[in-house]
Amino acid sequence: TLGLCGIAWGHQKSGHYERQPWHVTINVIRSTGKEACKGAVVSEYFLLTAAHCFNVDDQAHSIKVDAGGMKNREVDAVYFHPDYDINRKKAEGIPEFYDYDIALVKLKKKFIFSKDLRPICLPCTEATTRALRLPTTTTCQQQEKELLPEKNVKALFVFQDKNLIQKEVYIKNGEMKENCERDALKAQGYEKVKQVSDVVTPRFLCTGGTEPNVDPNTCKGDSGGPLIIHKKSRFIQVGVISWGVVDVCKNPKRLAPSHARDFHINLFQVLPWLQEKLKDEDLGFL
Ligand SMILES: CO[C@H]1CCN(Cc2c(C)cc(C)c3[nH]ccc23)[C@H](CO)C1
Repeated sequence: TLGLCGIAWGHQKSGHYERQPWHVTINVIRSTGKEACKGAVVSEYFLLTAAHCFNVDDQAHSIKVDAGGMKNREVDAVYFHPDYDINRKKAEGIPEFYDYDIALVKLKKKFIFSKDLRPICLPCTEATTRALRLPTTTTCQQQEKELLPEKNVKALFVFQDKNLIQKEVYIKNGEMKENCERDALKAQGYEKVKQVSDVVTPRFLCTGGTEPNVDPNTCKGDSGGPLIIHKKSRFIQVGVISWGVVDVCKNPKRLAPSHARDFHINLFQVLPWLQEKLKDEDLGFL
């Protein structure tokens, strides 16, 4: 199975690729301009990102990937989660519905791994069992309990300006989960939402807010990036950045309000699709 996932050798100056060797930028070139998203390398041919980064009519040839210091890598295909449909609840007055907002991008030429380009670990694989030094008999459920216990769980996402900056957040997976999710109703565009579960489905992990600490928030441009757990010096991806209540990059000067929350697709909630699409990538799914 895949060698050593989720290892970042970069101890020197932070901000370089060595610190986050799986971090990729995805550029979709459209007549109306360019849209950029983030993603993470998960195998030799695939990277994981958000489905909302693409329109159904985006052809593979209009998508370019910057990874490991090499720009404009070509894309063979984009695989959306089958249950993703951003327009599904328009009739109910919900303009954008982000359930199952996840996609796999297959590269034309496989990645050649190096210190600047390495895959991140995915849940419920043998590599993650080894990375966490768990017994070989560890099940997927046991990995979920280890990585996402029902409490506030420390995690990180990566913000890219000229450097790659690790931002520490807490996944509200215990008593604070409900309050975290309720703030979704404060998002512009969700004024008509009747109940939280109409927009926050079981597929989401929730971060942000000011308790237990003031969490940094995501921007639209962070879409598709990985939500990472750093454990035993290894990096495991548990989520994909999907949407947020406030785009903090729109008014960078202002302090984010306490209701600024961010929502990430929980990879444990989409495992059958991940395993199916990545079955030839020798990742050793449990
Ligand atoms: C219906 O719209 C609501 C949900 C989408 N939000 C935009 C958005 C997206 C699309 C993706 C990521 C990663 C974001 N991080 C912060 C905001 C934000 C807007 C607010 O801007 C409100």
